[in-house]
Amino acid sequence: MAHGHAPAPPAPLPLRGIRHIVAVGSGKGGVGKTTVAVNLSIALSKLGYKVGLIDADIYGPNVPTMLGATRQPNIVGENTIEPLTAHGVKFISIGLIAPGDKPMVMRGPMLHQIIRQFLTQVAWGELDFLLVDLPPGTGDVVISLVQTVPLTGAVVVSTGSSVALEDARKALGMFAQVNVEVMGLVENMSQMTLPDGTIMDIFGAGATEQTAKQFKLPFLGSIDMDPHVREGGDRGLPAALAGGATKRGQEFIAIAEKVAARSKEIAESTEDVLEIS
Ligand SMILES: Nc1ncnc2c1ncn2[C@@H]1O[C@H](COP(=O)(O)OP(=O)(O)OP(=O)(O)O)[C@@H](O)[C@H]1O
Repeated sequence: MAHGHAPAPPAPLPLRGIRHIVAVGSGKGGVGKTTVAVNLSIALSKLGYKVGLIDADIYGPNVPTMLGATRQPNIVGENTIEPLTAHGVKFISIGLIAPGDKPMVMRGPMLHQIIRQFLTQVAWGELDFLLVDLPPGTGDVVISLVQTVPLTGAVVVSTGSSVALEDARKALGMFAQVNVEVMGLVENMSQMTLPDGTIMDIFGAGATEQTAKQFKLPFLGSIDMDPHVREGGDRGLPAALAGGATKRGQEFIAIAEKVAARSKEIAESTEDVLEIS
């Protein structure tokens, strides 16, 4: 690309009123990336931040179901989309634009347009955090994202299993390639506490933290496997709504605090660089 002669695309521009844009990615599908993105949004909002969430998971746009709001968004003015709001979080989803059971079949340019539109033509208002739930894997959506706006960083979700971590490492490589700082790794479905108190280790708890260490990246925390998390997602009442009152709520709040702290650090260090240069 460095040697290409094609005109350079327009430089990414910050969105007015939005402080931090944070991507949530995973590598492997089904590790609970959307669950983490949704609950992290709610936890950040519980901490007092203004939060928005873009569901850019073309393969499984589950955010509306998990937040319990599935109506089509209104269009205001010429061509501005009004985000939906659920549990204090503003959101927009590719699933609201193309509802139903049909899969999204799209070419890159159309996808790029949708991502741009979600960023620039949604009436987000003032936000401290705009989270973006990426599709699993490495690809087009991230490129569209970084070409449109500067990101504060990315959160990578994995389980402790070797296969999930193998794919998570690819996601780390992808973020490095597009110059997005990985704020840290989250382990989801870490352990499971059975009703009799026995702890079951299903996916290899702790391995995500090890991977974070290997890559000299922060480990942001883990969320245990818990049927309440799945039920909450299915019912549109995410587990994080319980806040500090439950173990899962506490785990999500702890991760949200770390994400907020890292975002602040990263933003401050970039400002320093801008001042020096
Ligand atoms: N900690 C957890 N405990 C129990 N169930 C969970 C947990 N995290 C996620 N799940 C459940 O696992 C399933 C997959 O989660 P989710 O849809 O968030 O994964 P994903 O990584 O976003 O998937 P994809 O990106 O492939 O669509 C869902 O049914 C969700 O409710």
